[in-house]
Amino acid sequence: MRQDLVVWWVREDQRLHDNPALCAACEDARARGVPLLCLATEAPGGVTRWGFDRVGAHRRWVTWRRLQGLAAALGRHGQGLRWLPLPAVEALRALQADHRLVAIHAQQGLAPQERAEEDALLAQGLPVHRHESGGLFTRAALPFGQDVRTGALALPRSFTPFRAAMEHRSPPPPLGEPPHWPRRPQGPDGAPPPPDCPSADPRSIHPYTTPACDPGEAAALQHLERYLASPAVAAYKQTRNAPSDAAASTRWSPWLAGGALSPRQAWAALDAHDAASGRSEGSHWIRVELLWREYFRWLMAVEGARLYRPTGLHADAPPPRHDAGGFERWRAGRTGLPLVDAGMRELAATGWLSNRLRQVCASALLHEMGGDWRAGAAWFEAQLIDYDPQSNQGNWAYIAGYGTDPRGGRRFDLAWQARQHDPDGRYVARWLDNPGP
Ligand SMILES: Cc1cc2nc3c(=O)[nH]c(=O)nc-3n(C[C@H](O)[C@H](O)[C@H](O)COP(=O)(O)OP(=O)(O)OC[C@H]3O[C@@H](n4cnc5c(N)ncnc54)[C@H](O)[C@@H]3O)c2cc1C
Repeated sequence: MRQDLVVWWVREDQRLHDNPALCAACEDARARGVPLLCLATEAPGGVTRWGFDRVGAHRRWVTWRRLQGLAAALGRHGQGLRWLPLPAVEALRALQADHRLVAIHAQQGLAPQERAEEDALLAQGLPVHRHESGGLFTRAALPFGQDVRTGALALPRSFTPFRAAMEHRSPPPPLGEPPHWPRRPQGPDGAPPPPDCPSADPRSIHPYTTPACDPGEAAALQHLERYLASPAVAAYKQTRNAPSDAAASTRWSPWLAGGALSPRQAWAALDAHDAASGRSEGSHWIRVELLWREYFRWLMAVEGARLYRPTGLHADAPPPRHDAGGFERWRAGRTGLPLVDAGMRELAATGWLSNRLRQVCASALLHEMGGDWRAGAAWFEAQLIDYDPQSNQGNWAYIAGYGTDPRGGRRFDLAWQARQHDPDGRYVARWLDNPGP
């Protein structure tokens, strides 16, 4: 039956709390007296130009599981989650052929692919309403003004002035769940078929098949609370680079990247922590890291497709070279460089890597193995359970010297890194001597 519908188009923000697009969709549907359709669509897949699947097994399973959790949470409010196994633009067009979509509320995309989807729908006359979400600050709250020539946001070209301008500002408090839920439309939901579940690796420090590390919103909120009640916060600055300790850093990224947790929720929880226990060096540095995430979001918003060019933001720089054999050895964890091989094997086995090992492995691909930074970024994109286009592309470009590093890129001294971060060789032994499951 043809129905008038308001749609919440599920994109990165896969949660009920602090979700401006979902709140607006609920309010809109209620005001118009029409049902709310919550719609998930198939994520882009396929094979990369470097010859491997764009989405690897860890990410595929985590994404599926998060959607299951979202469907269950919506069900508790009498809502459903309809899944259309099509790319977003086709799915919404197909829906429009059967129904009258009076409004489509969605999180505003930042990366070129998401922006292209929105533009295509708008060009076809679909009523897309974009909501700024998933970051700490809105565009209007940034103190940077406009580039006089292009009219774009005049974002600082490096992180330090961005941080100086933003670190004493407070983001708005997070929203709660929508206060009123409209009725749901008639018709079945459909659910994505479960992908193969990768075998659990007992060495993983973020075992995402266990309840504690489940990718959904409920586990995200429990982890946030548990982490902030632990002594790990105070020690964060000293421990954050340790490669093999589950409490060394927050491990918020799988939930932040998947949208099960918003950075405003994390920031507000840090504020509450500091109000109760006093501001610590640890909580200060966690906020600085959240500002790095924020910086890369705005960088993507301003630079878009330029961040994907061979020379990134430096049009006149020499293009990267690419040694395909070196890249394959790097990808397989067979470079002969113990710390790098350990990191690459941890990544392939678990979908996770600490920040320091990401830096070390990225530097090794660029400087020891002669690989193109975009191939490395694509491999991380396929593997990481916390894959986030802004943070991944921004960090890779930074290390390669094609982004916003004022020093023009980083080359890590591997022997020094091993002495500093794995002095007893435990991390290397864990991944190189023990074959795993
Ligand atoms: C080559 C490379 C690729 C990366 N790809 C991603 C990615 O796809 N997704 C992703 O979320 N992070 C990425 N990072 C950033 C960083 O490594 C992870 O965010 C961090 O390791 C996640 O662990 P944590 O949650 O315990 O972080 P913590 O150290 O506890 O930091 C708290 C939060 O701050 C943010 N953060 C921390 N460091 C960075 C950083 N350098 N850049 C941006 N945000 C940061 C994250 O949201 C993180 O959850 C990448 C870093 C490098 C060097």
